[in-house]
Amino acid sequence: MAAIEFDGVAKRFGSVRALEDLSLSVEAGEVFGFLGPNGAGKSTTIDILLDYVRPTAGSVRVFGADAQRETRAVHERVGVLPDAYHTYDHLTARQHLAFAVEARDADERPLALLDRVGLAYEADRPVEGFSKGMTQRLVLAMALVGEPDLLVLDEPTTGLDPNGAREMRAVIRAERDRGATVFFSSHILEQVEAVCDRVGILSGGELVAVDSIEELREAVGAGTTLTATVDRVPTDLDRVRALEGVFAVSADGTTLTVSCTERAKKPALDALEAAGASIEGFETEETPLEELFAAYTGEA
Ligand SMILES: Nc1ncnc2c1ncn2[C@@H]1O[C@H](COP(=O)(O)OP(=O)(O)OP(=O)(O)O)[C@@H](O)[C@H]1O
Repeated sequence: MAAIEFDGVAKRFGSVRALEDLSLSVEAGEVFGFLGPNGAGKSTTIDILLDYVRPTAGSVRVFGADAQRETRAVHERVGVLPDAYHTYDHLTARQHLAFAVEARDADERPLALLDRVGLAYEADRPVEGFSKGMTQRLVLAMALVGEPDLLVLDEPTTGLDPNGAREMRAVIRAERDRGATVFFSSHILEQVEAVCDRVGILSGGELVAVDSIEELREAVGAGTTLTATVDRVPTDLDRVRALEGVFAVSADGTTLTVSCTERAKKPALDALEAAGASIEGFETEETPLEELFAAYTGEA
């Protein structure tokens, strides 16, 4: 069953078209990254999914339940790290978790949850003086309470230091491993690539692509630079150049550089060997994610 199904969802705020005809299915057990530049409509999509905002058109189902008409049933299965959150200054991190555990009728230990987000050492401090990143960790821990079937995380790594971002990725993987679906928005491409099975790219309120990052690279012909060290450069490189997905081949000493699609990498290496070269080593360099993103969103 699909964990989330958006069907023809549109949202207007006055004259602003925040979302246009969004149809998208996120499978149960999938880690799905929702990418897009500022103002693309990511938070609006999440707000509609959680019924914080009503769509102008279309509907959303979460594990088959209608997000607008069966909001309570949806919320019972979802853990949320929202765009904006509120914490209680005078309560400690542990007390926040204890409340969340009670509200969800769960039985986790607050300290164990704080440990998962690297905040156990601050468990008994009032959250008043927490930094943005610490608060973000706390709210994530609260989202994990009760082992929700779906985690919805709005920009989860914004405001986190590199350790925090790494821990966030570990939490996302662990949640996936226990069978949860994770839907998260981000404009930090590396974060998305590191953990996502598929991504959706939103631009100006429209979904412009949905696929794995690997397939998205293929689709725009954004490829790979393959650098191979050979014992001798074959006299006939045309058979490599003629391969589908190979754009250019050049030689410098015993180093060969091949620009190609991801998929053409192996055939290119095979063709080099077939042409008589013995490959002593090779490296590949992917097209930077920024370029890939720009290809889909038209952003420089
Ligand atoms: N309450 C609102 N009233 C008016 N316009 C809004 C409202 N909420 C969002 N918008 C507009 O809808 C569009 C999409 O905004 P949204 O916050 O969904 O984008 P986003 O992709 O989450 O952006 P960011 O990465 O900057 O958070 C923007 O043009 C925004 O100005």
